[in-house]
Amino acid sequence: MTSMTSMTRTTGQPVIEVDALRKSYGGRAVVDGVSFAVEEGEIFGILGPNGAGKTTTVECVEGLRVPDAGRVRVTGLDPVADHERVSRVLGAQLQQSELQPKLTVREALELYASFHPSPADWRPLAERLGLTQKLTTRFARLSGGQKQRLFIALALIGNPRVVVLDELTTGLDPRARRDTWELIEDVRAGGVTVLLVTHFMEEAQRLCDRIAVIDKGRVAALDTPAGLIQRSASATVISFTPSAALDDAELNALPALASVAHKDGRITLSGTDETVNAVITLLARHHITAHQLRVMDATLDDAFLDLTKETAA
Ligand SMILES: Nc1ncnc2c1ncn2[C@@H]1O[C@H](COP(=O)(O)OP(=O)(O)OP(=O)(O)O)[C@@H](O)[C@H]1O
Repeated sequence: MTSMTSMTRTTGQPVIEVDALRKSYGGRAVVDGVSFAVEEGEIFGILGPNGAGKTTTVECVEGLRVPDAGRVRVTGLDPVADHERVSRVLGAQLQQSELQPKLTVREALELYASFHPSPADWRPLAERLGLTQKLTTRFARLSGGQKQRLFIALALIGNPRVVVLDELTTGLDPRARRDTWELIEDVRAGGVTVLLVTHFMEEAQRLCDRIAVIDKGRVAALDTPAGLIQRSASATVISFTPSAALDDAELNALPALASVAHKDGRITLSGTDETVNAVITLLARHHITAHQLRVMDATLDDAFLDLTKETAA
């Protein structure tokens, strides 16, 4: 088995392959032809609205659900047929309810280490995750951030090549969330591939090398965070308060314009760099000054809303 420290970074070799995956509940397809591949050493994000099929997809990767159709492979193994071998290379994050509230941190680490044929030494793992001072604390008495750190430790205890983290930072305060992000980056720096399900755009943008946006059981887009933002119809936003009124018809005729909004005398336009250049030319032509001019890149939030627009409608 490969240890966390001896792994290499991205090799281009898929660690997880999901091909045309389908899963229905009661005749309703909740995963409807999902395909993606996660390369070794990546932090790969799965992002999508509530009920999009994210958890069902990762549960098929973990071998916890049997696909109706399609192919899933983890390091070339079938997570259902080869469940035992897959559980040696894949570390899954536990759900809160799966851990006895009275177990101490140390007991939990020892217990979960005993489930694996060649576990990591839990002491340095606990040290790395800042749990050394909490070894005798019962699970129920840990803070949200400490519980999440313990879940990461338990997911790593079998020396996995890949970890699946589902909504890891939900319910954490901003400080604990940022600490958890650093830990996830550390885990990847140790050579472990990370499959991350998240609701948080900032988290996906900051951590993920690539993101599959899943919407209504399908992959709506798969790209780097920057690539997803670029695809968005409104990659750039410009806002200003004009010194004199501007003609709506002229604004609406701007090239590559995605939207125009007026509020309290302020105009906000979204579009591309071409839109920004054209509006500046327009203002100059009319000798209008743009007060408090701001030009901003769209965020992953904007791209996500664009990509999943139909669902919200
Ligand atoms: N065991 C089940 N039986 C019936 N329906 C289910 C089952 N598990 C999930 N579903 C339904 O399947 C759909 C997809 O659920 P899933 O948990 O995969 O979505 P998700 O994208 O992870 O959502 P969320 O972000 O809300 O956790 C939802 O409508 C959910 O209610």
